[in-house]
Amino acid sequence: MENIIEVRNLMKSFGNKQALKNVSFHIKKGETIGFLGPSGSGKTTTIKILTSQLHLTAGEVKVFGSPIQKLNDPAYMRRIGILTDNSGLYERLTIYDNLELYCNLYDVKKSRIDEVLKAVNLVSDKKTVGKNLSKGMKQRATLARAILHEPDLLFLDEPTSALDPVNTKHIHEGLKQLNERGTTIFLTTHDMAEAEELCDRVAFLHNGEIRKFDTPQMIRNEYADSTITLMLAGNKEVVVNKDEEGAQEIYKYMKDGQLQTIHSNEPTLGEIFVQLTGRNL
Ligand SMILES: Nc1ncnc2c1ncn2[C@@H]1O[C@H](COP(=O)(O)OP(=O)(O)OP(=O)(O)O)[C@@H](O)[C@H]1O
Repeated sequence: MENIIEVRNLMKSFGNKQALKNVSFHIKKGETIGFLGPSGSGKTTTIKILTSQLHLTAGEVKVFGSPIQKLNDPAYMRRIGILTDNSGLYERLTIYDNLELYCNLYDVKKSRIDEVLKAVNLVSDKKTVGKNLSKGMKQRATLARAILHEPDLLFLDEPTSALDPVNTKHIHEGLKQLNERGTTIFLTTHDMAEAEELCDRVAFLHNGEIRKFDTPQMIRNEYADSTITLMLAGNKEVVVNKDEEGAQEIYKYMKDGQLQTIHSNEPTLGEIFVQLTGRNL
């Protein structure tokens, strides 16, 4: 499968501060990738470099097969969608009018506006002006704008940070559909559950370095311990090893009708992040 993004030995400094240190990764067409890391780890800096909003200090970045330095033109901007917190919505215009403006800019048919409003759950708010929107509504309106022209590649900087659980779920469903229709998605998040739900692969970013980059399942497998917890009748908890002896014990409890629940002791992505970096998300 073709690489949509190729990053080699990327470095970014702000004065003495090294925000990104030797970052390398590839993203394939159709993947949803999550960059996870605590505040200040370099997530937004990565997105800004990939979207031509910041110059890199050293290294090589290619998007759609071309060096990022050559992509600072309208044709590139048409192929990507960006959601960051500097929303770019016109405060005095309604949500609908904001989107209409972008339809004209990107040459998108107006019927698409209602489609994206539905996708972000803002149909009934479309006549509200930008300055009267709540933080969550603003985030959803900006997402609507980012997906209006059905980009090949979508960058989302913490797409659900201001949303309640119902809207988060709605947005997650919308992003999955978009991805199924072929959009490659690069997102940053502090939220491990979001990463698990959406991402094919995740990168753990810490102090400007990638400490891990793999599928959530592979990462969990690597850090899984070798035990299984059984819950028996009378709320009695028993931990057995994943070996012949453990199998015999499980068989015995099942045969006696004592076994109520069974689960393998896999750490969560959040726990692994702490193990790897000593920091919480
Ligand atoms: N314009 C800038 N000037 C100076 N330092 C900057 C600038 N932008 C980012 N930094 C620094 O680079 C580092 C990485 O910042 P970045 O915004 O990429 O982190 P982040 O992981 O996106 O954090 P958050 O989750 O809080 O958004 C931080 O130490 C930050 O202070």
